[in-house]
Amino acid sequence: MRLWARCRRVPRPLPVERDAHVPAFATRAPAKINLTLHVLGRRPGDGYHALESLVVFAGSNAGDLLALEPGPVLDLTVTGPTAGPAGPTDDNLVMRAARHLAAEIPNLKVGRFRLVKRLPVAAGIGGGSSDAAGALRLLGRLNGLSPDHPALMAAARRTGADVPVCLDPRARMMRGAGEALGPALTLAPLPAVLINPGVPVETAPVFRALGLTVGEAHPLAAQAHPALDGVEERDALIARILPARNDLEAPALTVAPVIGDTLAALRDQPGCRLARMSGSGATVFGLFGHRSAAVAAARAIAAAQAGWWVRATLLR
Ligand SMILES: C[C@@](CO)(OP(=O)(O)O)[C@H](O)COP(=O)(O)OP(=O)(O)OC[C@H]1O[C@@H](n2ccc(N)nc2=O)[C@H](O)[C@@H]1O
Ligand SMILES: Nc1ncnc2c1ncn2[C@@H]1O[C@H](COP(=O)(O)OP(=O)(O)O)[C@@H](O)[C@H]1O
Repeated sequence: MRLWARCRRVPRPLPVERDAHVPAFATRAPAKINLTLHVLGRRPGDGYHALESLVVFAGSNAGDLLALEPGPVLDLTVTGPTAGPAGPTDDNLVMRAARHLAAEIPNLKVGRFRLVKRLPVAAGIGGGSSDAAGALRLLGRLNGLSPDHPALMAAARRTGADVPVCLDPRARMMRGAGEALGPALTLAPLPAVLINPGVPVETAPVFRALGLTVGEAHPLAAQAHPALDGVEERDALIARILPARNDLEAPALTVAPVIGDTLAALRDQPGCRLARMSGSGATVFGLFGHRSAAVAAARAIAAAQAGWWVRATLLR
């Protein structure tokens, strides 16, 4: 008994990366992290903002899980620690993506989705977008569509700006309003700590807080994004993205000042090389030179801030 009691006192190690077995019609929906996010301006037409962003994805301990049971009816059940109160799921991005694909593919085979929400919602890490992209991958597999079938990308674009980049969740440059994707990049995996302070931040108000009129360029648009071709070594990659920015950080801070506390908590940690917000927030990421430093930092921050969502993971 004593041995078991002693074991229970040992804090469970924070998983940096755990490749849980994922069955056939199931997929992980990893968190999407913008290591950089330059706003070039607000484009005419739809009024969306033109971006230039290096997008990477988190490891298996920082993502939602989605499974599809083939059947006659399109349905969705949502469980998990960040699922929120039970309610109708018709507006869920998983269902919206499925309906957009059904409009592209006659007699689309469907079924019941089971979504396990583990990512914070409205968090700047594309949780809903990644779920929607996962739904398109599973429906594509069920209907024998190749992963690069144009109907999948068409449905992704109609579902949301961040869904296309999540369809094939690998590191790449994202431009336009998310519809212009560069080739997958082979980057060194980056040990990181993700923090969300538990304050949902909707995307639209943050873009609005930039205060750009339609057709207006962002004041920093002339500062080119660092080139990333062939940067595969960890320290060189961090050095390359250090001078880049997230132009949504300042406006997001006006919407959720607590983001400043999460950035400070990361910068106080030994070995933190860079701390920056992802997307439109409130989630922030810290980059570390070694996994052990990231795990130690995540453990220290989680112990000090019980209400924060904290994960040590690998970004790639
Ligand atoms: C900011 C980014 C960066 O990757 O990520 P998140 O913070 O959402 O994770 C994305 O561009 C967000 O994509 P997503 O969250 O799908 O945006 P949507 O739902 O399509 O758009 C929500 C609202 O944000 C504004 N919006 C979004 C994208 C963009 N490039 N310009 C915009 O102005 C528009 O007002 C739009 O109506
Ligand atoms: N499967 C989903 N997961 C999370 N949010 C969802 C989902 N479906 C719809 N939403 C809605 O989308 C918005 C947040 O999407 P999400 O991708 O989590 O934000 P972000 O891109 O900022 O991380 C919220 O308004 C939320 O209610």
